[in-house]
Amino acid sequence: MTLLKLDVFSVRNIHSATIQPAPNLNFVTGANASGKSSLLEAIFILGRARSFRTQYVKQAISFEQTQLIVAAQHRQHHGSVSNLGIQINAKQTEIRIDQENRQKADLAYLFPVQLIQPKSYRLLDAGPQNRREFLDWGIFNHNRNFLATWRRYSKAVQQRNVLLRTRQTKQLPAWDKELVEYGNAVNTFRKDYIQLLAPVFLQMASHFLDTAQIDLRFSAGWDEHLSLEKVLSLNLEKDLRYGFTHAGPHRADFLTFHNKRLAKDYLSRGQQKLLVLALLLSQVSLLNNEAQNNCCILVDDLTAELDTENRSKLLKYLADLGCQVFITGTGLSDFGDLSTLNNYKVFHVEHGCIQEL
Ligand SMILES: Nc1ncnc2c1ncn2[C@@H]1O[C@H](COP(=O)(O)OP(=O)(O)OP(=O)(O)O)[C@@H](O)[C@H]1O
Repeated sequence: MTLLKLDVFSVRNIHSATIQPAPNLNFVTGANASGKSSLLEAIFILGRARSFRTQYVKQAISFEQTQLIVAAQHRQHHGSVSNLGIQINAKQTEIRIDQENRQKADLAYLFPVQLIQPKSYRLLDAGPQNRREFLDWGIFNHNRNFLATWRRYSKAVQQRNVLLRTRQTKQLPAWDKELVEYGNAVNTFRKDYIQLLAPVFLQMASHFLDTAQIDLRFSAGWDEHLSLEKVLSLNLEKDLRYGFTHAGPHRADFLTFHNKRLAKDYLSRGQQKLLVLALLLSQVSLLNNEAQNNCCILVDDLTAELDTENRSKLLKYLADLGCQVFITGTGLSDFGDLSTLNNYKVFHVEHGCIQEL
């Protein structure tokens, strides 16, 4: 899927801009604070209805404005063109697909966006929440039944925690039942997904690292020698004391091993970054294989984190992938030798104004 035309209104310092991006690589250059990340943020908002920079997406609305709009003409892999749009003000978010009001999930399925930014490289050593989000985004795109199951599970955990805090133990069994049913389902989705992702990831990792042995190990969020039901009953006293549910899929995680050693503890920072790149791109590759559901890839600040050799490896990989990609840098030289690339476009940003070069 490809953005044929993109309109951005009142996103950070971009007041009004229209671009017609290339179907593959798009380089976005400009000085610091010119608005490069704001352009990527606008595209991210179009796909995910949230910002990757701030907790509240309304913070991306330009100062002095009351709403932001991002709209696009978008071609799907089978050739049909649709019009996507998102409008956000302080109170609400409105999503339109071909003039009809739709949900955030509809937009996210239609326009999957994968982001690579300096913060992404903390995936291995940040908290498990980040790795769960990583997994769940992949599963969300892989299986349409996941979202409803995940929502039921999250609601059950929230309700159970309220009951624990207010000591309403009589109602606990009903929510435990719900939690166990949907918790097991979420766990199965995640395990199945990891099984699919692992071989793609290993292949990708060998592209970026002179790789030795790499392993992904999933932990469900409880001791799986026991059933989730059993664990809930064993933990009940502790859960009541602290007022929250200690075990379950909301505590799931996965660890990455390199030569049987925990990658985050032994690999250099550069190697860890390459491993994270391999993880993020393996999700994209899986998505492409499964549904030709070409993902849009946003790479914010390419130079910040990679040396020249790895930068050119990444660029070559992205060029061959066939996805639409937007990459920011302060100048064209940041991207290295572009002479072997075809059909790319360069956009220059200055004080929020975007010009195709
Ligand atoms: N809500 C807002 N309204 C208007 N301007 C904003 C808003 N939030 C941030 N800005 C400003 O927008 C400008 C562009 O920021 P942006 O992060 O997009 O720049 P950038 O080109 O990616 O910079 P860098 O290369 O330093 O990362 C900055 O000057 C920033 O202070």
